[in-house]
Amino acid sequence: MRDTNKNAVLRVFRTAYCSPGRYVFGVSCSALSVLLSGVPFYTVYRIIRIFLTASLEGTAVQSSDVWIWAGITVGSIAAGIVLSMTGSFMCHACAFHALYDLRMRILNHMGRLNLGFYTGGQSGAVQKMMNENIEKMENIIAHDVSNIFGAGLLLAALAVLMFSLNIPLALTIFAALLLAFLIQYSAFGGKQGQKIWTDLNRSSTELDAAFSEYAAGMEEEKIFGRPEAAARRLTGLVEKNRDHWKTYLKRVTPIFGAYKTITISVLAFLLVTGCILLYLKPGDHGLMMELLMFLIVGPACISPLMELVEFGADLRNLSVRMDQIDGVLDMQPMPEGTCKAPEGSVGIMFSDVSFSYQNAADPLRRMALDHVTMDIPAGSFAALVGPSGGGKSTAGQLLARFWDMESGAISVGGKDIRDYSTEALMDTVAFVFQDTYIFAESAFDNIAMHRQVSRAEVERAAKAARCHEFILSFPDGYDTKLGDGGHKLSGGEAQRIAIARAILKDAPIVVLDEAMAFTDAENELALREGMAELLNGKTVLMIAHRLYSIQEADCIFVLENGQLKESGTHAALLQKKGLYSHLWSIQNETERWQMKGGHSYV
Ligand SMILES: Nc1ncnc2c1ncn2[C@@H]1O[C@H](COP(=O)(O)OP(=O)(O)OP(=O)(O)O)[C@@H](O)[C@H]1O
Repeated sequence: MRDTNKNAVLRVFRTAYCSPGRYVFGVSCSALSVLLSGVPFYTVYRIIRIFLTASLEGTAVQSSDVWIWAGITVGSIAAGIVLSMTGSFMCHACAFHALYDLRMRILNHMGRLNLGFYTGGQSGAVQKMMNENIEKMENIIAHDVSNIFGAGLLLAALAVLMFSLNIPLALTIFAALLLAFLIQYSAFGGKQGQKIWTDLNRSSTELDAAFSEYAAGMEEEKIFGRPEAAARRLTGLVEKNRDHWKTYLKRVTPIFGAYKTITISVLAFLLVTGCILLYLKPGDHGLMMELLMFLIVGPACISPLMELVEFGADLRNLSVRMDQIDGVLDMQPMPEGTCKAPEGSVGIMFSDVSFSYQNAADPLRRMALDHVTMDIPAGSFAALVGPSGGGKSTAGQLLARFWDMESGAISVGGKDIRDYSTEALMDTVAFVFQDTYIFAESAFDNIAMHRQVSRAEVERAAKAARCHEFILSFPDGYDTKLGDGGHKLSGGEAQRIAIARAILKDAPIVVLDEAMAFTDAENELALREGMAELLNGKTVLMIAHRLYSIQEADCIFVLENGQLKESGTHAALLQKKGLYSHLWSIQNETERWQMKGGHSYV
């Protein structure tokens, strides 16, 4: 585990690599440019002082001195612009390299995580992390660090200048600024401040999530007549969020008011101290000049102070964001073996497999698979059936190592699946899920999935999966863009694209998880005929609810509550008069009832 107590900025640089030489150069340039931004305040004071001294002493103005200070003013502004541009360019270049490097690292890391990571509703969080959190790191690397160094440098230089000239005036200005900083900081400091800030953030996140869910589930909510209930829940959250904002504003408004008043009044405080000093030393021209300098240079201290305050606010959010990024980077990929993909037809063996989605220490956990043993010979057609929640999909997913089983073993081609490299296992198993993801790419690319295959091969798979005809009916045939922003597919069409992908992958094991759930009876028959030839010789594991679709299976495994209740052929299981026979009669009953009613929902 990473040390989350470490300074958030250090964590950014530990997570995202910046070339040290370039970055230090960039930060130095930017910091120097901030320092130079204070120079004109001083040079303008020197010019005014030349004119005032001449007028007070009745002497001629030393125009050469004026020109020197004017030259320094222009020179410092010009040098500041060049340094600022160079620094900004270098810091941004480092930031974008660092972010590129981090994004690639996260992508590679995610590619090595078990597939189960993606089934737990993580996609939204990962998307947020890849976009928002990493973008915020750009702020820190490209802007904040150099701004803070610059602000610190400028404040230090001004402090040296002011304290060397007049200690009471310098104390006045720095005491006022320190007071403003502490007041501002107190808005979020302390237990109460932290709690208010945390509550507000939590409530805003909760509200975002509720709004997304409300919008996504609007169809169901309207159809099932509960939009008011959903809106009421949302209203409750909006009100809660508003109350958190009120509490927050109640706390920060007077604090911000005091902070602003103090920063704006810095000149007034200076004047008060200056007047007292002048009262004590009337007619002291040197003191008058010093007071003038403080009045001109004083405002230069405000902007670096603002930088420090804003940086404090950024830091609070940064820590949370770094925790999210570290949370993903800390996830350990499953260890993998080195065995290559097996050649030819392969069998599958589940030996006493147990698995739960809950932690092993949880005494109330439910076993998704409980000591399941299944032998599926090479080239056979096996089916997994049973009541909902029985563990069918879990069994299919364990075969592709979405997760690792808790006990027992699964072997493919006689070797434990943990002994294969991930790539070899992925080459061995093709999956078709009930929910298919269609990429915003052409129909050809959606089937080929970045493999080097010919048009003829893609068409052959598409014909077998019964999608060739509907693809040809699209405006650009196989070049038609599908998915988001492209041609929308029906659920059945999307599933047939997924079947074409699996056929083209030509893996020795094919797992079909409710792969034809959206296919109508007529198309299912045609699809089966098309697939039969291509699936010939492969080991097929079909997960199905519609029992008539798996009657031909060489072996049917019936799972209930994670346990294997029975197995055998359709005929043998009917003879047993057990769970399968019961499920079969219920399905027949349902169909007869639908026929009597004159409707068919199959
Ligand atoms: N990602 C998950 N996280 C936590 N629990 C899960 C997850 N997926 C499934 N489960 C639980 O594991 C058990 C088995 O689920 P599984 O999806 O394997 O059953 P199934 O037989 O395929 O069900 P169905 O026929 O309804 O698809 C169920 O109790 C389910 O709630």
